[in-house]
Order: sequence, then structure tokens, then C-alpha cells
Amino acid sequence: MSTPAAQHVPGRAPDGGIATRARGLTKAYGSGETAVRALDAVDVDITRGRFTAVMGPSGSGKSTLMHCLAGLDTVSAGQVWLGDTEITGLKERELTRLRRDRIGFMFQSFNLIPTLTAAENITLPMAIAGRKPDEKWLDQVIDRLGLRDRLTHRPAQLSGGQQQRVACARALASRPELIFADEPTGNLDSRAGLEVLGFLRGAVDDLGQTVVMVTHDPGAAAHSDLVLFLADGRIVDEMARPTADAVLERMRVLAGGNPQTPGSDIVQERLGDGRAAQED
Ligand SMILES: Nc1ncnc2c1ncn2[C@@H]1O[C@H](COP(=O)(O)OP(=O)(O)OP(=O)(O)O)[C@@H](O)[C@H]1O
Repeated sequence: MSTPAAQHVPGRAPDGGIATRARGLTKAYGSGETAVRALDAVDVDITRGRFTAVMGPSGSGKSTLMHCLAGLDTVSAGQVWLGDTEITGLKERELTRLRRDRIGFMFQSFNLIPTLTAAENITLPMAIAGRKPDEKWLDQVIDRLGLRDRLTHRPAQLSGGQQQRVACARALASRPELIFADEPTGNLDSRAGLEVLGFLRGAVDDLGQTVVMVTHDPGAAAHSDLVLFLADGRIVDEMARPTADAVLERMRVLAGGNPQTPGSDIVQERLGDGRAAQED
């Protein structure tokens, strides 16, 4: 299913551009009888200047979609663009440069380098690229994330929430075209998770960034502008201006409303998280 609504969600006016686009995106793992079709001819447009969440039961293809859109994984068929650049077909070296220069990443496990300070972690991708950070922008990001007095700390000296804020600053440092966040709140308590979601929301609203976030948590998805729902490797639904309850309900329907249906256990499990996050 195509996702045209991603282009006309009410609210803050986008510039109309598409940050990333896929057509007929198919990804199969293995071959023959054991082949798994993780993505099945997905068409998707991610609008610039928006916060998009990707949800779906375990194994529905969320991470695979993110990895293929970000050029972290090859596709079996179909095409993917970052802005106007078709990334399917690029060589590994070109992909590495494209990811480093044009995409910011956040992961559930923060992925900070333990021996580097927060400041060094934040600027590492730019240092590797041999690029000088825009100091004014960097200052703005550091202050916004409340990291000014933590810059000389190493990851082990920071709380989980602070580490994820450093990862968020690292993702923002190069002012990327797109930030991919894979379960960025998955390792955080609800308060630290809410803080990180607030920063991502602010990065979109105030700094004009584009964020795509994979999450299991309806409460986290409720911070986005648009939720894309995946099931069995396809985008089967979407929801603009989501609330945690509405997302939960949609997940329940997608899981068939049957407690035995794969995925509904996650919905049940997350019911608590979603409510807790909203009440916090
Ligand atoms: N490297 C791989 N080799 C074989 N199968 C894989 C591989 N990676 C993913 N898969 C399969 O592809 C399908 C989609 O996996 P994916 O990790 O994208 O789902 P997901 O929605 O992100 O799941 P989760 O919520 O559990 O992280 C699953 O059936 C999974 O088992």
C-alpha cells in the first residue's frame, strides 16, 4: 500500500519534499522453502519535516524497512531514494559516505564509544568524515539536549537517559536530511523515554528535522505526526495525529483481536507502558 497521507497530514506545513521514498521494496532472507519475505513490495514516502513512527507486531519487518531505507541492508527488489538520490545500486563505499553525511542514527542501545567523552561521541561521525561541525548549530543542539555540563563525561558516567541524549545530539550534529531512531526509548524508564521523545519532537518542530522512529510502544508513537503500521512485510494502515489509545486499538485490530494471534501479546504488554508514558 502506498502512503499518500504522509504528504498531507494536517498540522505544521511541510515543505512538500520527500526525505526518503521506496517503490516495490522487497527484502527476502534465505532461499527456497526456508525463504522469509521480510518486506513485500512496500511503497512509502516519508515527508520532510515530519515525525513518522513505524509500528507492527514482532517480525512484521520494521527493522528491515528501516535498514533498507537507510542503506544499511541491500534490497532483493525495488528502489529506494534518499531525497533525489537513488541508493539502491550504490556501492558499499558510496553508501557508507551517504549514511555518514546525510543520515543520523539512534539505537535502543545508544551505541556510544565508551572511551570517548560525550563531546567526542557527538562529533565523531563528522570527525571521521573530516568535516568541521557548524559550531552555532552544535551549541544549539547541546543546549537543547541539556548536555552542556556533561560534555566531558564518558558514557559510563552518564545515566541511560543522558546517554540517549548524547546519541540524539550525535544524530543531529551534522544536521542530517533524516534521522532514523530504532526503539530509542526501549532501554529507558518512562520519564527518560518521554524526555527523549520530547527532544525528537522538538527537533522536528523547532529545528526542521525529519525523524523516522521504529517503536513497539503506542505511547511513544503518539509523539509522532503519522504512524505507519506494518504486518507481514507490508504497510497495511496509517494514522495521522495518533493518540496512544487509538494506536493501541489499531494494533489490537491488526493482531486480530485474538489473544492467540502473534503480536497481540505485545499490544497487551505495551498497554501498561503506553498509559504510563501518557500519565507521566
Ligand atoms: N538476517 C536475517 N536472516 C533471516 N531472517 C531475518 C533476518 N532479519 C530479519 N529476518 C526475518 O525477517 C522478518 C522481519 O524481521 P524484522 O526484524 O524486520 O521485524 P521487526 O518488525 O523489526 O521485529 P521486532 O519487532 O521483533 O524487532 C522476520 O520474520 C525475521 O525473522
